[in-house]
Amino acid sequence: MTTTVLGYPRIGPDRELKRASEAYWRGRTTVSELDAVAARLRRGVWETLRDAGVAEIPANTFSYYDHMLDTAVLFDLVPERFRTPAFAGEGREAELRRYFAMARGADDVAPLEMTKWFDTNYHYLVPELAPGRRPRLADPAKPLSEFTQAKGLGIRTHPVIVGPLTFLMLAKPAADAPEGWRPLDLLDDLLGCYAELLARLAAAGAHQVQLDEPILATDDGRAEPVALERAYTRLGELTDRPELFVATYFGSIGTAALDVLKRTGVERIGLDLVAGPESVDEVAAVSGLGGKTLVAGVVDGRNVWRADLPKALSTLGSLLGLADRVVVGTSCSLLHVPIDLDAETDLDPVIRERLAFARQKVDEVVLLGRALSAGDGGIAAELERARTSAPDTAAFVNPRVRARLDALGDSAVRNGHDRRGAAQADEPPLQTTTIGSFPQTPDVRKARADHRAGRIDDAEYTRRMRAEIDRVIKLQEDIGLDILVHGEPERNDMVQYFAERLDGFVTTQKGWVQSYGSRCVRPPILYGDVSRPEAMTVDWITYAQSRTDKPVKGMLTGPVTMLAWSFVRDDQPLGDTARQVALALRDEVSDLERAGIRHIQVDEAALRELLPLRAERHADYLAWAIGSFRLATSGVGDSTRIHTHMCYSEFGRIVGAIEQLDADVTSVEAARSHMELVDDLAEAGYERGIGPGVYDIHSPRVPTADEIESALRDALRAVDPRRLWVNPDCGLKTRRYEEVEPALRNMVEAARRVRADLVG
Ligand SMILES: Nc1nc2c(c(=O)[nH]1)N[C@@H](CNc1ccc(C(=O)N[C@@H](CCC(=O)N[C@@H](CCC(=O)N[C@@H](CCC(=O)O)C(=O)O)C(=O)O)C(=O)O)cc1)CN2
Ligand code: MET
Ligand SMILES: [Zn+2]
Repeated sequence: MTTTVLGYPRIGPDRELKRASEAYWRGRTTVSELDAVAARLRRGVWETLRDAGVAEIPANTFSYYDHMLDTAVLFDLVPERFRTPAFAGEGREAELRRYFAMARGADDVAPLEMTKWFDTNYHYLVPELAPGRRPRLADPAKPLSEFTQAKGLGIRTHPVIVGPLTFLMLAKPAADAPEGWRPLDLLDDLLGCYAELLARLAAAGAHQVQLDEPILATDDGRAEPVALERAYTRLGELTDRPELFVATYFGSIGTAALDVLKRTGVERIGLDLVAGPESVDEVAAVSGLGGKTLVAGVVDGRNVWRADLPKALSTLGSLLGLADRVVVGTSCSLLHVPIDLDAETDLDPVIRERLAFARQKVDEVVLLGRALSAGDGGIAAELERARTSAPDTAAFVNPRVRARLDALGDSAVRNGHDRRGAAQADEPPLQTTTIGSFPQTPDVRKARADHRAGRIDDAEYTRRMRAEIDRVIKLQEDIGLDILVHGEPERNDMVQYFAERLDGFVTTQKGWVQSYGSRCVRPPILYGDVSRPEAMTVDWITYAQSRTDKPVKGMLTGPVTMLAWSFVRDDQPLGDTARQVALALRDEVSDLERAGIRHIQVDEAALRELLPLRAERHADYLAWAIGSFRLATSGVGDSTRIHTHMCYSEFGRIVGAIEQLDADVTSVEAARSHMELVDDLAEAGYERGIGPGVYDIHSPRVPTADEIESALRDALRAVDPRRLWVNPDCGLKTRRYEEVEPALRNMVEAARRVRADLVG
C-alpha cells in the first residue's frame, strides 16, 4: 500500500517565505538570500514528508508567489508588457524582477489579474494568452530544478505541475486576442511543451509526474471531454516520459471524464472523496479504473477536523476492487490548512483533540496506508481512540440561540430596500467613500502585538487606537470624502476580529494559511453554536463618529464571509450555521443603529467565492446566503443605509442574487477587470446603488485622476449618477499611506470633475 499528499504548505512554519520575500521587495536582502530561504523551505517539506513515512513525495509544490504564475513562466507565456527593455536582462536577478512585476505590478506596468482559486480563499494570477504568443519551455525549468534539488538530498520526489486543461481554462484571452479566440485553442502547442518537459524530467530520473486538473470538477471542465481526451491521449502515448498521475480535486469529475481518462495511457487518477463522495459510485458506474492506480483522497485537505478513520477505511475498502491499486492520499493539496497543530499552545484541549493540521493529516494518510496493507489490526489502537473521542457535539449546543432562531418569523427577513428607498430618494450623485480599512501601519501592528503580549494595558491600547482613528478621520475630511470610515485599526483581520468576539469560534496563534503571495490569514475555527456575548464594534465606531460631522460607516463582516474564511463545523448544514452568525450580526447592526450610526456596511467579500463549482448546487447556496444576509441586515429603520462589499469580479452569474441581498449600496472589485461588471449589472436590470471599484488596491501603483475619471465615465454609460458610488475596489489595509493618500485625492478629484459635468 502506498501513500501520498497532493501538496504541502510552502510559506514555512514561521511564515519564513513572507518575511524573506517582503524583505527582498524592500531591497533589504539579495536574490541569493531569498533563494537560500526558498531552498531551505523546500527541503524542510520533503524531509517532513519523508520522515513521516509518506511513500510518494511531491516536488514543485513550492512557489515564490503562485503556482499558476509559475506555470505561465514555465511555458514562457509572459505578456508583452513584461518583455520591454525595462524587464530585459539575463540571470536570476532579472528573472525575479520580471516574475514579481507580473505578480505585483511595477511603476507603470499593471500586474496580472488576480482571482480566486476555485472556491478557496487562495488567489492565483490569471495568465493572459493570445494566438500570437506561442508557448516554449523555459530554461531552467522550475519543476526540473526542484526535482534535482530533492534528488541531490537523496529524496525521491515526483514533480507536481498544473495540468494543461486547468492551466488554459483558468487563463484569459489577452486584450489583443481576436474576438472568439479561446486560450484552449493553444492546447496542441502547449502539449508539445508538456511533452518536452516530461522527456527532460524522465531523463533526470523522475519516475512520476502529478498533473493537477481540478478544473474537471467544475461545469466548465466537464464540458470539455474532447479536449480532455486529446490532451491525455497525446501525453499518454509518449514513450519518453515518467508515469502520469492526473490529480483531480474540489469535487467529483463525473463518469464521462472517468471514461475518457480510462481510455488514455495515464497510469494514475486521483479523486477527491471528501468534496466529491459520489466519486465512489461514479468509479463503480464505469466498472472501475481497469489497470490503473486510484489515488483516493480520503483525508480532507480543506478543513481542520481529524479524519474519521473508520469511515475513511470503509471508503478505501469499497474502492479496492475498482482499480488495480489504491493509494491513500489527501483530498487536495494541504496548501489550504495551517501547518502544525503542535505549534498551538492555547487551544482548549477538548477542541484540540478534534483537530488535524497539515502535519497531522500527513500522519493520518500514513496510518490509513498501514491499515490498508496490514488490515485494521495495524491501527487498532488509533481506531479505538477515534471511537472513544468521537466528538460530543451536544456540549457545543446553545439552546438560547436555537430558540431565538426558531421564533423568528418572516418579518425578520422582509424586503428592506424598497421600504428604505423612498427615504433615500434624493441622494447626491457620485458619493465618495472607501471600503473600510486604512493602512495597517507598523505602529498599529505593534500596538496590537504589545497589547496581546501584555506590554501595554487596555487603556493605553485604546488610546493608541483612538489616536489612529483621529488621524484617519482627519485625513478623510481633508481629502474631501463624503462617507467616512474609522479605518479598522483595531482589527487583525476582518474575520478573525469577529471570531475572537463571538462564542462558538476559537482562533489560533500560528495557524497561518497563504491567501496570496506573501499575504496570509489565520482562519478561525467555528466549532459550536455561535452567539454574541457583547457588542463588538460599537465603541470604536461611535468614537469615530464623535470626531466628525460627516457620516461614519459602521463596518461588519457578513455571515457568508465569516464561514468562507473560517474552518467550519461539518455536523450541520452551512445554512444553519450561517443563520446563527447572522443573528449575532443582527444584534450588532441594531446596536450600531441605536448609537446613531446611519450607514452600516456588512461585507460579503466571499459571496461569489463560496458559490458551488457546479450550477446544480447554486440555488441551494444562494438561498441560504441571501437569507442570512437579510437576517443580519433587515432589522434597520428606513433612514439607515445598508452597504455591502464584495471582492472578486466575476459576478455575471449572480447579479440577481446581489439584488436580492437587498442592500442599498454594493461596492465591488472591478478595477482589475475593467468595469466588465457594470455591464453585467446593467444587463440584469440591477437598480440599487453600486460602487464599482475605480482602482486596484492590490498593486502599489497610484492611479491618476485621469484614469479614474475615465473609469467613472465608463460606468456612467450603464449606471444612473445617483446610483453610482465612487470607491477603491477593496480595503486599503495592505497599502501604505504614501500610496493611499495621493490615490484617494485623485479619486475625489476625478469624482469632482465628473460631477461638475453633470451639473453643467
Ligand atoms: N481572512 C481574510 N481573507 C481575505 C481577505 C481578508 O482581508 N481577510 N482579503 C482578501 C485578500 N486576502 C488577504 C489576506 C491577508 C491579508 C493580510 O494583510 N494579512 C496580513 C496578516 C493579517 C493579520 O492577521 N495580522 C495580525 C498579526 C500580524 C503579525 O504578523 N504579527 C506578528 C507579531 C506582531 C509583530 O510584532 O508584528 C506575528 O504573529 O508573528 C495583526 O496585525 O495583529 C499579512 O499577511 O501580513 C490581506 C488580504 C481575500 N481574502
Ligand atoms: C477583503 S474585503 C475588505 C473589506 C474590509 N471592510 C476592508 O476594508 O478591509
Ligand atoms: Zn474586498
